Amino acid sequence: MTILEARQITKTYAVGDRNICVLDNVSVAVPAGEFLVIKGSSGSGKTTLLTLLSGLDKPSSGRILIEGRDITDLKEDELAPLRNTTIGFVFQSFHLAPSLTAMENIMFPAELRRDVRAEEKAEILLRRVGLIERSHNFPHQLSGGEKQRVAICRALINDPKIVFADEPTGNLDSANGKAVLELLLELQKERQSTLVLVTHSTEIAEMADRVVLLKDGKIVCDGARVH
Ligand SMILES: Nc1ncnc2c1ncn2[C@@H]1O[C@H](COP(=O)(O)OP(=O)(O)OP(=O)(O)O)[C@@H](O)[C@H]1O
Repeated sequence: MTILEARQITKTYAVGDRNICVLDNVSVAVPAGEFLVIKGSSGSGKTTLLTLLSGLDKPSSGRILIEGRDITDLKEDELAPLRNTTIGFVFQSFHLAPSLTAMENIMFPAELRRDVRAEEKAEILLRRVGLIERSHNFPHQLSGGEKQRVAICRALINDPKIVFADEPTGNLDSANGKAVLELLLELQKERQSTLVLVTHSTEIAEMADRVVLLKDGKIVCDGARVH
């Protein structure tokens, strides 16, 4: 089953009196449960594609479908529940709220939907990623790897079907990066979710089920990997 689809999407930006095309007629269909890597050099359009696939921004033309539902024209208030439940996000720079503890950061998306089990779920996740002892620490009291593990818990608390990750190991050293990636993949398998991850890294791409290679806003290769 296809859980996520981009149909012939284009993204152009007006810069001065010129239009710059950063994604040019891109189509991609992601089956449920896949680990898809979007790879390409700097400026090739990876983050733009992730942003459009996840409904954070709108394409200039083309359609985006999540679970068969066309989300292209949905308004902010219609997209908000989708973002908070069907989708989880992990960013390169963690995006944790500095004034909230690890536990509070993780609980936040569950509290938004008034989940009475928010605290219990956050605790289970903190234990799962080995950070229960850090529950009451603020982000500035955590290492980069710990912050990213907290951010992963926050992304997962509402049990999203699709997790989008933009260079999730980009701010970590190689040992921490590897541990964070392994954790993301283990959790993806446990929860049978779909993972769409942006990276420049060939090493990470080699772990994916499929790699979409972007160059100058176009898909130049879309292929399953043989593990
Ligand atoms: N708001 C914007 N206005 C104008 N141009 C933009 C805007 N956002 C992105 N771009 C341009 O679109 C192109 C693709 O950017 P994008 O961030 O998607 O690339 P990327 O492959 O993720 O790069 P990196 O690996 O460096 O993060 C770049 O040339 C960038 O300068």
